[in-house]
Amino acid sequence: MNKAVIIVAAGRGVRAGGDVPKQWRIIQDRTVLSHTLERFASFDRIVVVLHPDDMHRAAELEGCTCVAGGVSRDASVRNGLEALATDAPDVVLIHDAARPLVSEAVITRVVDALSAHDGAAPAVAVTDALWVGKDGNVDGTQDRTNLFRAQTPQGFRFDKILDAHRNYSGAAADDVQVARAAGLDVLIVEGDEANIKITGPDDFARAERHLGAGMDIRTGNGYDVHAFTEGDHVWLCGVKVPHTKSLKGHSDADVGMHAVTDAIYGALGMGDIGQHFPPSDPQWKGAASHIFLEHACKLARDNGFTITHVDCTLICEAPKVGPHHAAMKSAMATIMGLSEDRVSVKATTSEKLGFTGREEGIASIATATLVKL
Ligand SMILES: Nc1ccn([C@@H]2O[C@H](COP(=O)(O)OP(=O)(O)OP(=O)(O)O)[C@@H](O)[C@H]2O)c(=O)n1
Ligand SMILES: C[C@](O)(CO)[C@H](O)COP(=O)(O)O
Repeated sequence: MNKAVIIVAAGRGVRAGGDVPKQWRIIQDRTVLSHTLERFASFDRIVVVLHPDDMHRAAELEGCTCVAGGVSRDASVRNGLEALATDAPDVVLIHDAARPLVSEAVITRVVDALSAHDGAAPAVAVTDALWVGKDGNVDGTQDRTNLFRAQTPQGFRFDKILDAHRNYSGAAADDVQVARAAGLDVLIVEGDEANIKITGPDDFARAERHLGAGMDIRTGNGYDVHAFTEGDHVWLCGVKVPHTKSLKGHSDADVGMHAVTDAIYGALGMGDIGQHFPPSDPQWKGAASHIFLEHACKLARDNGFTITHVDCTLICEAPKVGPHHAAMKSAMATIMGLSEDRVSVKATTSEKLGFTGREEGIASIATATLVKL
């Protein structure tokens, strides 16, 4: 059986957002489209339908015939079919570029079914209850018997689907709708829950997980020192601790919070406090250190990481940290948006050795653990 595949990639991916349409976004070091094409590597003829603005990228798609798409998905499919018409294959599969996780098993089921049917398409049965909503409330329920969620690739005898598209007018959700309008029989074959269509922003992370990115677990460390100066208190891990001296620094000199902040930047591989908040910049003079820590936490979140744990050790002979330990844990947890059991603050002396032993300053080391699922 002579088979071809049409990959429709001419949409703009408005719902997915981002700087470039979703099929051009990079996941696992390659574009979504490249992952999708890889799934059809065994096909001799591959037509990729691109948006007219993207035709210059055709050179990236080695071995594919590229044609310009239309204003709707069905118009794009039609252009793809016409590109194959002069040397018609026996069957054609039509697949969304936005479904990079389609398995070989699903593709095979569709192809195999075409020896006995005009068309075949994968789907998964609806297993959740279905509601009818009105103004944000449940207004009714919908029987889910015989309801399926349609996927692609949708496969057809080529001459029949070409005719069907040529004679179809109006919008179509998919090619099965076009085929059925022409009276073709379409077999439902078993789909795959993993065969998601990247539609919204969260779908990229889902696709990456399926593509085997696995869990990204990072550990970062931070170290900081501040010298004592005259004063009557020190800031340690977000708590004002009365003392016979203060800590010298451009900001409030919260040495513990600085070490934790640097540990988070370290885990992200994104520099350190000095880089993000240069001491040469007067706006950070006397700044409360929670600004730095909040910035590091936001950077972690923006890059898809969850901070799962931080551990901070303060190294000093005095002041005594013990009485303030609970308040420090609580302050740090609040600033980072973590539960207290994910924050550790502890202290040690250096047995009167070195600069901390001579009470010339306070040192702090910290570790942060970040996870991206
Ligand atoms: N005029 C169009 C519209 C869509 N598609 C393709 O059809 C597939 C499924 O469509 P959808 O997920 O709706 O993609 P977009 O139209 O890009 O998304 P959005 O509606 O969010 O803009 C995608 O691979 C998309 O590139 C296409 O080739 N031509
Ligand atoms: C063709 C399709 O993928 C079947 O599920 C889907 O209908 C296309 O996506 P859209 O979001 O409806 O445009």
